[in-house]
Amino acid sequence: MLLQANNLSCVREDRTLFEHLTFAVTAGDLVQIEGPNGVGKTSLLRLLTGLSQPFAGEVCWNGEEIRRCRDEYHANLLYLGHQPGVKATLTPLENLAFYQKLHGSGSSDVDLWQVLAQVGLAGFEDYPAGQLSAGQQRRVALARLWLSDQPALWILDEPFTAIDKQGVKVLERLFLTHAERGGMVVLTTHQDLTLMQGRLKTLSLTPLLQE
Ligand SMILES: Nc1ncnc2c1ncn2[C@@H]1O[C@H](COP(=O)(O)OP(=O)(O)OP(=O)(O)O)[C@@H](O)[C@H]1O
Repeated sequence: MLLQANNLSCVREDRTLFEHLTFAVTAGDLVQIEGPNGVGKTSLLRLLTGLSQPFAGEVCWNGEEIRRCRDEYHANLLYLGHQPGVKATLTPLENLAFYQKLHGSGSSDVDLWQVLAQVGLAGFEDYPAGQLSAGQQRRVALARLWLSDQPALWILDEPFTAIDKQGVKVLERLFLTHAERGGMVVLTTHQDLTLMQGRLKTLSLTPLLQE
């Protein structure tokens, strides 16, 4: 598995956020995109997922531009955006069952109660998700990562937002295990990560001086 950003440039509202950005992410890599607020981290993740198009350059999956291998790329990609993306009227269990169906057969024998216990939601399985705290809602979204049964690319925008210290450690351990199994994680965070520290590659975005 190989994700490549080749000579990427991103322009928003006539402002160049970054240009000539080239890097590769391969099996076992844990990559943190870092930089100050507004520098373009989310914009970069959206380019990597194919949700938006670069001003110049290309994103390739296993050597092929992602537009040309869209289905195969998306089958290998799990993207969690800024918002938790949890249905407020459904319970955590129902949300997770929905994701499971969406994923297809691969994760159908995963015990959803066990997954919810792993993300610290034991006892909250049957509450409407909209009545849970911000951190608990984020945990419902993150529970999807436990459904991913194959090495895959996880692109995660601020996954630790509203998550307590213990929860961050649980996630760090999950990311390390995922990488050991040959998976790849590209994430943004403003948090200092402890468990992943020695394993983490960082890509720093710096504000460009505008003409
Ligand atoms: N929907 C949008 N339409 C137009 N411009 C946008 C939009 N979203 C973001 N931008 C511009 O792109 C810039 C980069 O935004 P982005 O969300 O990628 O930054 P970020 O590095 O992820 O920031 P943060 O650390 O605050 O999450 C912003 O400063 C803003 O000027």
